[in-house]
Amino acid sequence: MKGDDAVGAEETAEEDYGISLGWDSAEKALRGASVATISGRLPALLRDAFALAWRVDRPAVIVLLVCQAATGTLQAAGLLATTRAIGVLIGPGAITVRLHVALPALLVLGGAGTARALLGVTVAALSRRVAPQLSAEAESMLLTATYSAELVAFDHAGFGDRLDAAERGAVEASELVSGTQDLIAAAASLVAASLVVTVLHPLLLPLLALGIVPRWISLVRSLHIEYTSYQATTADRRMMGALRWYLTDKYPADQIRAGTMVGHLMERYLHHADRVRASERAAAWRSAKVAAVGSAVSGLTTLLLWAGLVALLIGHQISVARAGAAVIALQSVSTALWGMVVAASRLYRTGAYLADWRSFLNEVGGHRLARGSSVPGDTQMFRAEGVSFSYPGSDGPALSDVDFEVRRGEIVGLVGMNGSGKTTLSKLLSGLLLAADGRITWDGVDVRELEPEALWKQVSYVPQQYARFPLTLEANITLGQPHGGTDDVVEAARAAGADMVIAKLKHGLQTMMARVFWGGSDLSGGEWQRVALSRAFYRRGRLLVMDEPTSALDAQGEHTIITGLRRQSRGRATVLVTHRLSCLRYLDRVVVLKAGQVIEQGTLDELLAIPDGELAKLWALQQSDDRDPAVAPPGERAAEQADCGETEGAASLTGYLAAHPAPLMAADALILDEQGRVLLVDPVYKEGWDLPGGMIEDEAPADGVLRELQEELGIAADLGRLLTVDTVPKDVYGRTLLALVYAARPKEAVDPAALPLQRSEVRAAGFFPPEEALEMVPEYLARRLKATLDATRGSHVAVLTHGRTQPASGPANRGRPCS
Ligand SMILES: Nc1ncnc2c1ncn2[C@@H]1O[C@H](COP(=O)(O)OP(=O)(O)OP(=O)(O)O)[C@@H](O)[C@H]1O
Repeated sequence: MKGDDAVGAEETAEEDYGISLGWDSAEKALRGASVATISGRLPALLRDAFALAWRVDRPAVIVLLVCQAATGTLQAAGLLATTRAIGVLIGPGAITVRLHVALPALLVLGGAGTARALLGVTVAALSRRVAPQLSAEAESMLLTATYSAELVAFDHAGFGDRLDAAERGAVEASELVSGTQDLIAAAASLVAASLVVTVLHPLLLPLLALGIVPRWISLVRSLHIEYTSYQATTADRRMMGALRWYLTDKYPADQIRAGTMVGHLMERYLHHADRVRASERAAAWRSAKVAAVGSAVSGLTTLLLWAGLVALLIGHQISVARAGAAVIALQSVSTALWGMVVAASRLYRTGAYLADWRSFLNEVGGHRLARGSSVPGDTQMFRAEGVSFSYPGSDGPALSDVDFEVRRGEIVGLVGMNGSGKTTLSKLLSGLLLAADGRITWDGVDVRELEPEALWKQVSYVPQQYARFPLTLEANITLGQPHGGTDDVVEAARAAGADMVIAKLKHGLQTMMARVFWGGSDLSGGEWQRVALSRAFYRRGRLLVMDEPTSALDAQGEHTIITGLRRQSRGRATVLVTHRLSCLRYLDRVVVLKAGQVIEQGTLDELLAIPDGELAKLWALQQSDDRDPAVAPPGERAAEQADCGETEGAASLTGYLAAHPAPLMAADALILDEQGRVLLVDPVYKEGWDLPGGMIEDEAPADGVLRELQEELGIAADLGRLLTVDTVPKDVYGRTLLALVYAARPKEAVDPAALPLQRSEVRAAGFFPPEEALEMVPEYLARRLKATLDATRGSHVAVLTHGRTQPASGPANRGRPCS
């Protein structure tokens, strides 16, 4: 076939992209189709068809087989009766006598015909019953096999292509019934008619077969041409399918329009469509030529058959009556034989697609989850021990000899450049991937020995690409596994900042989350990310893995997540993969990956103190537009701290904040004493707020702060003069001023340089007389601040501006700014 238009198209399509777009094995099998291969494969195919049908509808299969056997027998009886009746009717004697003699045969003929018709109706009804069941069963076996496979199966090259081919095989499975029925029916007719013909004269059958063979060959050739053409344009059709998706799906629709890409994509689509059409036209022409040759040869061999029959008559080898009966029997044989050829070819084609289905099941079978059956307990420690992992077909390892651990109650950050292995390590730790070398253990037990469902029940996983299930919003959060009541769902959504999503949807939690369905809704990227986070918070797995969980969130959303992290992590081991290094302040430990290896780990301060350390470099890079002492590399930072004259008091505050970041995260205001010690942290978000020593149930945050200041820090200063600020509206986050109030002492007693400028968010700081400070802070804070200042009669107030906001009014840079 080389040199055909079709094959030419195939080569060009592959060349277009410089990659193999893949052929499925059905197409390969069809390409090699010949009379011999078709015949050779038939028994196995019939066996497959029978096994599948037996699985789905045993009674129907039994009745079908009985019907087929009865149909064949009736056909043989009918044919024998026909020859007998014809022999008698065209023989010598009076017509009444002949009719009388032929009557029994005629009655058998009529009875057999009627019974066959009735059986035909039964067979058709049963076939219609079994056929869809076959496809449904094949489809269900495919789904079961796919979700029972290890995750890594999806990373094998061409997995998607083979899945497509297998799905087509599953659809084609319904054809098995009609194909097999046709084949069995034709075979039964053939046997019956052949018996009759052989009885009439043994020479007639080989003569007839001679006439059929050329037609069979031409049919198989035509199929072969059709398949080859189909196969040759596989790459084109696959690319057309992909382009069709891009041109019609919602997700790329905006990019295609904004990028004015429609013209280019349509041009590509038409280019491939033209090639498919050209290939089909060429195949149709060649097929017609083959069919014409086949028919011509068959015509000649039919002539031969008639010549043979005449020769038998002339040679008195056969009587005229028998010759007449033979003509009818030969017609039956011919029809049956041709029916068999067509049915066998069709069945072969179906079988080829089905082979894709079977080979996919086998392939997935090779990756079937085959792990242990131990059920993990209340796991405390999740560990990677010398773990290496390579994705199938990739050139190098994604992880090499990695040691890592995270225990319950701990929040560990995973950082590193793109492709350094963070996601891979989180998937290994969650038991989604299995290590090639080394092992992942949960409380010392290798995850391979743990029962996968039980293991994943302990995992709350927020991947980078979160699924948008076409289910209700509630099911999208509960993942279809509700526990507790709706309040738990709402609580999880609130913790993830998704409560506003529920509120804005017309049907709230019951809203169908898919625009494609009538009445469904869709969300923005960030809103979907909030939903994905709600899932993890609702699930309350022992291991909480969040892979870039705030990448799509606004500042408010990110604040909610990060401030709520400690609370969400309570009782869990938490791994946070992030490129937002500012988040690392709120974690217990940081692990830095580079090219699949752990190169640094420790607390943030420890890692930032490593001269030329990877994290220090990333930190400096990320903060290069934010040159305050807090974000400068370690050396620079030290110099700036010295420049700012860090005092004992500030150092103690710095230490406190580093050790206990949670209160500060939730704070909009701090009150310090003259040594820079924390007197009050004002909580902003009560529900997402935590204390380093833990909150006591039902304890008001402000009370918790007072208790903790006394218990943890031993501060027993005049707590009665502390400033307290109620929960503020969440939207103030972006413009909030962080006020540090030196409320109790005159200005001379404190040094502005002692301010604890540990936070990158702090942009400017200074000491101001109370009246100026009051102008600078938001109104909600000013009221409280005034009351405190009145009570304390402090002479100056230290004000730090937060985030990207400079003080809106007032002498922002008076005093000694440290940024
Ligand atoms: N499905 C895959 N098949 C082949 N290689 C992969 C696959 N997924 C990841 N890799 C490779 O494995 C390495 C680690 O990838 P991984 O996704 O773990 O990195 P990452 O640190 O999470 O990156 P990012 O910051 O971009 O999310 C990379 O070299 C990547 O190209």
